Formats: sequence, C-alpha cells, structure tokens
Amino acid sequence: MRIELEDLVLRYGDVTALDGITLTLEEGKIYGLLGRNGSGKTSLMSVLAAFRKQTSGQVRIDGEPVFENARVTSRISLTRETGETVTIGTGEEALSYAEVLRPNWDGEFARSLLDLFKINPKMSVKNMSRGQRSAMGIVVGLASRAPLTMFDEAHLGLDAPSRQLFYEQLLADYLAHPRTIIMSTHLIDEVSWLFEEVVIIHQGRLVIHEERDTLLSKGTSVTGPAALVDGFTAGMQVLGSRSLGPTKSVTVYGELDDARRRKAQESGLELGPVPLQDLFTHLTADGAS
Ligand SMILES: Nc1ncnc2c1ncn2[C@@H]1O[C@H](COP(=O)(O)OP(=O)(O)OP(=O)(O)O)[C@@H](O)[C@H]1O
Repeated sequence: MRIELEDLVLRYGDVTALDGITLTLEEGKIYGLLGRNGSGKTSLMSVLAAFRKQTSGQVRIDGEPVFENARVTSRISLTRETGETVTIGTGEEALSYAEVLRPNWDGEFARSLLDLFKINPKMSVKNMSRGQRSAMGIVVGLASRAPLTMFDEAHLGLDAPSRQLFYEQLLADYLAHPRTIIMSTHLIDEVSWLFEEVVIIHQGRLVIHEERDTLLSKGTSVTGPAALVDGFTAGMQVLGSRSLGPTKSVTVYGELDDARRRKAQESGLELGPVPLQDLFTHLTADGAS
C-alpha cells in the first residue's frame, strides 16, 4: 500500500509526539523506521494503523483517509512488541481469530511458523513466555499477509536465533508475496540488511528518508594524522570525531566524489564505511537535526 503523510501532527495533551511529518512511502518495499526512545515511532505506526487519530494533517493510504475507514484498516496489520493482540485463549484459537479478521490469512503458513518457533498451539497464550508471546505476534503478523504490515519492535523478547528466524521468514514471505512492510527496531545493524529504505525520525520530526544504500554511501570515516584529517574534512558536515594520540577519526556525512577520494588516499588518509547504527547515532545525537 502507498502511504502519504502531509504535515502530520499527533499530540497527547501537552506532548507533541509527531511534529509535522510529510512523507511518501511507495508500496512494495521494506522500510526501516528508526528513532531514539520517545521519537514517535509507535505514535506514527499507531496513526497509520488507525489506532489513533492524528491531531492535524493528512494521512492517506492508497489515496484514502485511514481513520474509521474499515475498507483500508482491514488491510493493515500492526504487531507490537509483546504480541498483546493475541492474549486470550490458546495459540490455536488466536490463529482462528486472526483468520476471521484477515482477508489474506494463510493458515498453513501460520502453522508452519508455529512449528519453526517451537510453539505448542494448545498452550494458552497468557501462559507463554515473553519470547513465545512475541513469536505468536510475529506469526499472526506474517501470516496475515496484510498489504501494509508493520512490526513495532515485535522482536523484543525473542532470543538471537529466533530473531534471525523472524528476519529470514519475513524476507522469504515478502519476496513470495510482496507488500509494504514497516519495521521499527533499535537493533539497527542486526536488521538493516532487510531494509530497502530507511526513515529516521527524531523528536517527532522527519530527519531522513532515503534508500538504505544511498544513506550508507553518504557516511565515511576519515582516519589519519589529526592535522591532515582536519584539513581534509574542513567544510564538510562532520557528524563526530574520535582521537587516539596523534590519530584522529572523523565521521563525515555527504557525497565524496572520486577526486576527493583519490586526494585522501594520496595524502595517506584512510577512508572507511560507517555502519548504519553509527550514522543513526550521529544523526540523532542531542543537538542534531
Ligand atoms: N499515551 C500517551 N500519552 C502521553 N504521551 C505519550 C503517550 N504515548 C506516547 N507518548 C509520548 O509521545 C512521545 C513519542 O512516543 P512513542 O511511543 O511514539 O516513541 P517511540 O519512538 O515509539 O519510543 P520507544 O523507542 O521508546 O518505543 C514520547 O514523548 C512519549 O512520552
């Protein structure tokens, strides 16, 4: 589904959680939604899922307003961190409930996912461990095959092998059944390989919306003797720097053309990539944006 936000504002009383977000997300991609604690990720997804009505601004999904619009919301799924949507009855009953609600439900896929996550379908969901409950939420979120599928830190509570399983299943199922997927996470480097595009919000505002590879190509670490590094990076957008004795490493943001890269190499400077998590940290540091 295609998402269009125009000057989106969400307030909770005095707190402005979303502060004028304008953003278009094309359909059929996997988006990483990143932001520090309290930046507005859950608020944004809650508005997209029509759990909350925006205070002002426009939210259109496939051209239609989303709030109290069942035609659109039946095609949207939001899985939150603890899978709290499925806490009544057994695992099996939770799946039957989802089947009724979800037009694209794939029961066979859901059962195969339960097997993969080693969840006993006869067990009451409320007796499941935190990780098992998260897995239940993920099973329902994936097997719903909603044209707009959102996971809001849905992996919390899952151990590392189960998270890997989730990412692999999500990618395989997305390739077989393309849809728009939005994932929020703080485990950025663990999951960034899945993202086609990255949306970063900070204090309720949009900071970056970019293809992941384009964003990564804009981050460069420049390392070498401090004076040389300072000379080379003068006038560039410096995101951060670290010194170790006479050596300095500076993270810069922006395109570096071939001539600049050659010049760096000729002067003995080392250029390196910057992991997405580091770029994110710099771009959302206090005082940034
Ligand atoms: N129900 C609420 N009532 C009042 N303020 C709220 C409510 N929900 C969220 N907020 C505030 O809105 C802002 C955005 O919160 P939100 O939960 O959207 O952030 P987040 O990016 O999902 O954070 P985290 O990474 O910690 O989960 C925060 O300042 C938060 O305190």
